[in-house]
Amino acid sequence: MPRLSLDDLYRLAVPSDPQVRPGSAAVAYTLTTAERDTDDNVTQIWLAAPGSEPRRLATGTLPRWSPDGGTLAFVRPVDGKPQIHLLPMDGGEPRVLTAAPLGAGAPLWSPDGTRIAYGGPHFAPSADGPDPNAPIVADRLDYKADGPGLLRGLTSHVFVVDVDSGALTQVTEGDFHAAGPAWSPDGQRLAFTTSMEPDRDLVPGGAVYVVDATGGEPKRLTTQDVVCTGVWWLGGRLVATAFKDGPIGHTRLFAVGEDGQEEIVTGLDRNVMVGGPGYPGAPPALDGGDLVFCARDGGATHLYRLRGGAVAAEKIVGGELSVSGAGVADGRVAYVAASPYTVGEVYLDGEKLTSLALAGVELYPPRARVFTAPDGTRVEGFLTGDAKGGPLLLDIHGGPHNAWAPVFDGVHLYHQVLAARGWTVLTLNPRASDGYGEAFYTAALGEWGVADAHDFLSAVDELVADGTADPERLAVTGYSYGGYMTCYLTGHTGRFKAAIPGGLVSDLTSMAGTSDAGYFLKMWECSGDPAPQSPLTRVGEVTTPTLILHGDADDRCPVGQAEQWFEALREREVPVRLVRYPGGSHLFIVQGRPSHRYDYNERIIAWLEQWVSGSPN
Ligand SMILES: CSCC[C@H](NC=O)C(=O)N[C@@H](CC(C)C)C(=O)N[C@@H](Cc1ccccc1)C(=O)O
Repeated sequence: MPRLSLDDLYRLAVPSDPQVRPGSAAVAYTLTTAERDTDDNVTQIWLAAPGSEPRRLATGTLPRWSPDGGTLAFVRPVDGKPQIHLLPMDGGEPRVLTAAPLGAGAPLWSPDGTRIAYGGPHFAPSADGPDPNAPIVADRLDYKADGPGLLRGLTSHVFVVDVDSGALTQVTEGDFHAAGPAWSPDGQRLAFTTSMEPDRDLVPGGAVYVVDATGGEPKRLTTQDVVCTGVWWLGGRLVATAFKDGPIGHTRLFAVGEDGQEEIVTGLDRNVMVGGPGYPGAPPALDGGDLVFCARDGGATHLYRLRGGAVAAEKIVGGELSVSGAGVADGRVAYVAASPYTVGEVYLDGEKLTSLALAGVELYPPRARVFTAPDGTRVEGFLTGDAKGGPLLLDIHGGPHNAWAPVFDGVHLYHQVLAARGWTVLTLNPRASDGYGEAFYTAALGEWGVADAHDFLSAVDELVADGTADPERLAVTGYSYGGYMTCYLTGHTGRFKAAIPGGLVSDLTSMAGTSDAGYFLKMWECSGDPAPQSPLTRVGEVTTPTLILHGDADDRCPVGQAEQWFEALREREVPVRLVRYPGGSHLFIVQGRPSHRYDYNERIIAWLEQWVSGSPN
């Protein structure tokens, strides 16, 4: 059976956001595909059920069932702005419910099904506003965000719309971002998370607030010693995700009451995952009296159940699956999970409802391998490919608190193409990776590179020593923190014949002042002396031919980080090339133009063929 080719990027269908239809065994979910002719990513909503073929319902995202299952709300652009639509399941076309000037976010039905709440962008009266020529004023560091770019005073607030009349109520207002609303069981109040502190850009302080669904003064419920990131009303209980004692370390679950919060004991030393691009997971949910939530274990995201009154959660979806979405209703649990053979399938109570694996393509499944760092630390990794003694590509994940899972992710297609050409790809989870406990997760704080470099080099040494890898044909790549580490490593060793840093960081000092997360990184993640942690400090030692790939509109790792590295290598006549992707945010390799994602993969392969395999590209 043929191996994967980069053109398979246009055959991939990535499922997400499974939603169980109340009163039935059907599941609504989204499928995202890359369209070659429009060079765009298209998301459609499908419906699957046991014993029937999945069928497409509509083009759109964020499907949400009404409490009686009779109507499906979803989001689709109208004149370029995302608006909430309502699709009656007994027939007929969807109708547009909102006309939000800047668009509407995920729909949230009230318990009685008469209203829908959503979070949406909103310009406060005092904001710079949408005039592109107005001066842009900043008094705090949260003036831009990767993706949206310069915010110009844009905030996010909670709105409620009446399903029948369309009457709109703005529930929150002010110079703060109200995110992720949750209805109270009686439909009278909404909970949300925000920080209203004047210096919230300097002191991360997300808190849970509640407010009447008709508006008014929000009331804070959580105390300063937790930093809340999300809240859900599950039965009669408010459940929040939060960091304890500061914005670092694992995300935990808390029960929130009128007088504060109490951590929910799960018996796990694992990071709760609510889901996001590149960080698979799902919001916590209630199944009867049980809490169902995602946590990362060994690089993969698994699904857990904490039974009412229990102090230890049990894993209900694990093994070779990595969960990237889940939904619960009427005692049924739907989830989307990737495996070594598919970017994702939709399941209901363990039964696979879809068949989305690439037909006619044989994938190389990642093989787990445990390495031992010089200080004795156990470091898990995965090998893709079945060659022995051939070229080796070390691929470094981002974060640094991300992690590789042993699954086919549909982003790093070059792994499969290289494996078919006799390469071995090593995807390693060094210290600071997620899924191995909080001590491991925080083991590189303030010591980026210094703490974790030898995890990588010792693993490569082991593969050379056992004959898996040819020491004369070693290469390294990585994106974001992985791009940072790629640069760092080539400043400390000449063993790699090629380096391909993507979305990189070269200088922690300039990064602190120019990244949308610069202050956070400087104060909490790479808080030590920037010099030994910055790749630029040792750029004079670099001899490795380097291909730099960077989104031109990246506000997380600004393109200036790539320009500094490019100039420093070019000045020293190290073979170097800089490729910038117009309009590319930090996430362009996941969510960007299909042609850019294809090009990213293609250039990596070509650079490796040119500088490692010796064959001209
Ligand atoms: C409040 S931002 C905290 C930093 C955040 N780290 C999480 O561990 C982050 O953005 N890290 C960057 C690198 C850092 C700026 C040096 C990063 O590596 N981010 C992502 C990038 C990404 C995400 C999803 C899909 C593709 C790439 C990563 O984990 O790879």
